[in-house]
Amino acid sequence: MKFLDNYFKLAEQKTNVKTEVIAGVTTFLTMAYIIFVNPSILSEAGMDYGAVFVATCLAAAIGCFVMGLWANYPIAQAPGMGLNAFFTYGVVLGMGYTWEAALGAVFFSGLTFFLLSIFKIREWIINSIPLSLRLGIAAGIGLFLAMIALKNAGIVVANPATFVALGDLSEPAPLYALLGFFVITALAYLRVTGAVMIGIVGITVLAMVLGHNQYGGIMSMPPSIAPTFMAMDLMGALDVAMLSVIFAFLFVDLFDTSGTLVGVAHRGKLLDEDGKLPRIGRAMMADSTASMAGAALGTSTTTSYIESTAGIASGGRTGLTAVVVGVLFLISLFFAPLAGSIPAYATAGALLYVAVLMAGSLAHANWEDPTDAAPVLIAALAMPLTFSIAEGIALGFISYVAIKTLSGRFEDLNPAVVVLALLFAAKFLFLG
Ligand SMILES: Nc1ncnc2[nH]cnc12
Repeated sequence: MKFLDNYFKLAEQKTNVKTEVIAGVTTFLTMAYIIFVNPSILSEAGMDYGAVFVATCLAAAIGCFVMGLWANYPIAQAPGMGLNAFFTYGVVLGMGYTWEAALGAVFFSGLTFFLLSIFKIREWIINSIPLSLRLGIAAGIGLFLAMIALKNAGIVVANPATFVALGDLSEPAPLYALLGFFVITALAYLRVTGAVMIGIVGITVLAMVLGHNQYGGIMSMPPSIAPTFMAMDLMGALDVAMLSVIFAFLFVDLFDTSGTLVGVAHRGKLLDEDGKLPRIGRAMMADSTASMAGAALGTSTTTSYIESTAGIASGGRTGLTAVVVGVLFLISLFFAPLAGSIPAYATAGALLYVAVLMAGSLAHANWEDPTDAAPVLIAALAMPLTFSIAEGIALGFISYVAIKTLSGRFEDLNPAVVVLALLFAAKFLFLG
């Protein structure tokens, strides 16, 4: 105990081992859905479900350990929602790359992120991106997740006349998804720990009882990771056409991580007198190390989780909280049959709820000033409608620079944002 106290500086942070362990369990329960959701999304790209399950648990554990032991923050990590959807629907199913090449791109984007963190270029990039774009992008990722959830559950379906339409709500799948979403939201409001987990498992069990889903067991030895372990295609990812994919992964991760770290740190009062996160470089290195390791194991980009605020709210202040989450992810390796029995409509409610959390950033946009509000709307709306986070980011940058320029608001522009907007515009005009 004395060792833990010294290593994590528990007394200095006015916390103790018991509080940190409770915080770790709380955070884990709010984010454990990723153990089921990540394999279900990545297996649509052709990856082996069991191997991705193992890779997800291991990548999350590595990220949590590095964050806890090296950066000493109570911030947990796991393969990020949004990033996994971009991997499957954007890069593999949309652009037609193999999942092995996509893993290679995840590895290189992690490596670039790591280098940017060492050389402090990261701060420059983050500070150059206008707040309205950051808000629009965060909200758009949420809307993109919502669109995936609605489509997977059959609540929204394709329609040749109107593009989209309401699905058949007398079918079991949309009904289960909606019920799960209502229950999760109500439990979250009532501050029940593990609301998302309870919703997913509750719907799964209900569907089994009503004969719509089969019981596949709860515990077993971990499945084999062989189908995805070191399967990443690094040479394939070095293809010139793949550069934009690496760049897109890097960009999405950079926005996601910086937004999450600032949000979590703000709520956890981890910021110093200047409003800065003192060890942000180390926190970002935890993200990027785990992303590289995750790519080698077989999962899309690992990132800091916004759900860490749940553990922080229950008193977690140090890296010990993150280490506890990491240990719980390792224990989860033995729960593969439970994960495999969870149907897509049971996770759809959870996705919709994460979308609600992420769309919350819209509230902070400056809606009085149309030159700020319009790019927020374009970035956010383009993600679900083009089914791509990367296109949403690009359209957000282009509209921001075009609108500010035409309005004569040159003081809101900076070289980084203008160069990026021009690059995105050139890509659309010349490469389609
Ligand atoms: N991409 C992401 N960023 C932050 N928190 C998350 N929780 C789930 N996915 C996340």
